[in-house]
Amino acid sequence: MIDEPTPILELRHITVRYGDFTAVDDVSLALPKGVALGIVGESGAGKSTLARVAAGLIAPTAPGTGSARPGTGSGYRGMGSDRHGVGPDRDPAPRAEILLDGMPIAPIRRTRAQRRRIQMVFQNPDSSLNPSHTVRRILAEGMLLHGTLGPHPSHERVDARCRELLHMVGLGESDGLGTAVAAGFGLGPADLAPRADLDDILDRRPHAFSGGQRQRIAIARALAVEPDVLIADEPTSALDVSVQRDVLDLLATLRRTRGLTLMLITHDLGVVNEICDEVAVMRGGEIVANGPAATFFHSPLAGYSGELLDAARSVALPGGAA
Ligand SMILES: Nc1ncnc2c1ncn2[C@@H]1O[C@H](COP(=O)(O)OP(=O)(O)OP(=O)(O)O)[C@@H](O)[C@H]1O
Repeated sequence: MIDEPTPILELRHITVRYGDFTAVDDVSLALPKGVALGIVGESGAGKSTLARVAAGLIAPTAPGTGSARPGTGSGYRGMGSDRHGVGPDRDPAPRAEILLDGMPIAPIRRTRAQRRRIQMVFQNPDSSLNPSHTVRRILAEGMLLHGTLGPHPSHERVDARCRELLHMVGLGESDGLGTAVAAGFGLGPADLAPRADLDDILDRRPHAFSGGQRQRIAIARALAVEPDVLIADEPTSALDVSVQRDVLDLLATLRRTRGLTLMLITHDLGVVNEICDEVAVMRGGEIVANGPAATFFHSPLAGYSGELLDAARSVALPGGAA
């Protein structure tokens, strides 16, 4: 038997309650290294809550003993929520666990090294960008805190890394993000934007940028600490349609070129079809199906996953999965 590699991030028996309301209900999920996992589902399904637990922003609640909701099984694997199939020998209150490289980590009081490895990009970039800080400070803060440039790096070294990050997210390119993404970051010195332009960007504050540019800065901020896992929660839904594609291409490129493991929360099945290898479908706080994207998009699906896919097809999947 071939051993499965240890997932880089694993959530076990995660339940989150807000008062009496259960937003996430005993969810287990494994994220293999280098994989892009799309988490889809209707509004209020618990996607963001689960993402925040994974990112260490909120703690899971100890699982309760509430009755299981009816499952919505399909031919697709439906193993995400462990309330399905409760048996007589099953522990009635399994302990919530979060594992990084197979090692349990504290839900929110993580070590600095653990925090560095899992970064999150939010729907609204403004939530992660301090409006009174320059882009230079926004990018430098994490790398100095986490020592990614070694102890006491010079200003020149920090600035050079900040400029590199701007390139990485396509800021400073004369013709915008598309060039950098298309080139897969194989930019030679001749392709680099003039240093003065980049320094000008670094000196500015977030309000001086468009929504799409701010989201690129937020992605650069996350990358500044060289994470292994990037959790992106609806990273394009607050952006103009015209720049959504650029930001998604950027995420896909980053994943490919930097070996990032990606957890992408989205309503958009077309995006999942294009970017993700794995899909988890959430409904009512549970994962009702999960498995390879190819199966999800190309096999007949029963139950909720099928309904979701049909609904997406009816509004035309941009990724052409129909
Ligand atoms: N801080 C909170 N206090 C109380 N209820 C909350 C809180 N955060 C989320 N909820 C509720 O938990 C449920 C799940 O919310 P969550 O944001 O995780 O869903 P979602 O699938 O990400 O939805 P959307 O796609 O609309 O963002 C919703 O009913 C929401 O109203």
